[in-house]
Amino acid sequence: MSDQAPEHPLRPYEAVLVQSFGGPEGPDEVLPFLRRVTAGRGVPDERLAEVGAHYDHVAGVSPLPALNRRLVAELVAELAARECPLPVALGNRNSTPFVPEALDELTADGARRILVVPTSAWRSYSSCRQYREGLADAAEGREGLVLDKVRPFGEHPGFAATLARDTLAAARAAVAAVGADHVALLYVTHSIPDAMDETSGPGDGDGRAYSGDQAEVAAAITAEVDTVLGTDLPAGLSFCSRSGSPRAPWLEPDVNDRLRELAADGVEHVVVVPIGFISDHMEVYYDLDVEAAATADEIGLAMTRVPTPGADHAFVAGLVDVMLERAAQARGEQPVRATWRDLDSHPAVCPTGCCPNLREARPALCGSD
Ligand SMILES: CC1=C(CCC(=O)O)c2cc3nc(cc4[nH]c(cc5[nH]c(cc1n2)c(C)c5CCC(=O)O)c(CCC(=O)O)c4C)C(CCC(=O)O)=C3C
Ligand SMILES: [Fe+2]
Repeated sequence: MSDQAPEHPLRPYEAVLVQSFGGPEGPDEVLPFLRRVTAGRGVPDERLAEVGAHYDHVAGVSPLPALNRRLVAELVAELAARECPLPVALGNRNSTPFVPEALDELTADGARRILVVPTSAWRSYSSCRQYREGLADAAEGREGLVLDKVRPFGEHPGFAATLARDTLAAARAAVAAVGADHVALLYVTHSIPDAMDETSGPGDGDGRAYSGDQAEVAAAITAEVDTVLGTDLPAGLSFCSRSGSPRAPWLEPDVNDRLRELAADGVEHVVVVPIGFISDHMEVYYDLDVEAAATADEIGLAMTRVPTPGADHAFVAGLVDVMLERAAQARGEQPVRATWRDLDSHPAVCPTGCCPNLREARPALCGSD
């Protein structure tokens, strides 16, 4: 058992695992990383070469691992400030430290009940269940270990209000520069296969939880911006980082195509809001700051890219709030599930069969199945 004060507000948890995607930290790690990410997923070789070249722009060093270390440091500080000084470790899906390494570290210190915080806010196989499968793999053979995760947190004020605040600031500046008639908001998230979006969310729902949740939060942010600025800005969701076989349908429109259409419609300044991501990792840096920015430049469109929540204090404090909510649930209490602007919230324990793995059924933790 840990020697933490037993009454700390995150009890019964004894440690925290931040679970992320991972990224290469040097040129030699790029190919092994890409092979791990795409193992058995039918991503064509040309796409791998193309994505490998993106990492050349950053000398083979993804920004993500450093951003995650920063997030962990800020979480540790915020937990200390809330009088729950638990150990926090980072465990990745595709690069070291892998999830089993993180669990080794936390359990060596005596932790048995560990709260997992994924670095993804949304519901889908890629952004939720695949992480839960990673937990099942890593927990195998570890007697007495309990892993619970926080709920999807895209609707929580820590994420949504932080993004709304920064979107409002960018929109205000754009409207001041070119006038409200020439500004648009363009939300961007990671494209996923259409079939993965259709099956995201609880099996008994309508699916499309991935694109649907993000479209709802985007609409709430747009409503906030319009109310505060007295505008009626055109706004919509677009997608980046399409991968997979060119024959399989993925979510559209592509962000670059939307930029072209908006320019043709007379828009002069686009505020690009990376709603799909919590930090400025490669998909944000390359697909938006390099590629989309080049498209905007080419067609004479001004573009502001809103920051991701990253390690912003409001976001980190919000994460701690969802962790405290999960701990209260684990103690059998019924805490309020705070959301921004009365958006829906989604359960921390995933419903049976939600966001299925469409290739093979595999065990996953943190669900009722
Ligand atoms: C929904 C989603 C998120 C957001 C949720 C989350 O954060 O988890 C996300 C995040 C990320 N995706 C990342 C990188 C990559 N994703 C790939 C491929 C794929 N992503 C997919 C989906 C997602 N991906 C899918 C359906 C594929 C097809 C293959 C498969 O079904 O798995 C590939 C392979 C090459 C390519 O085809 O692009 C790479 C290199 C990085 C690291 C960036 C860095 O280094 O900073 C991050 C944070
Ligand atoms: Fe990805």
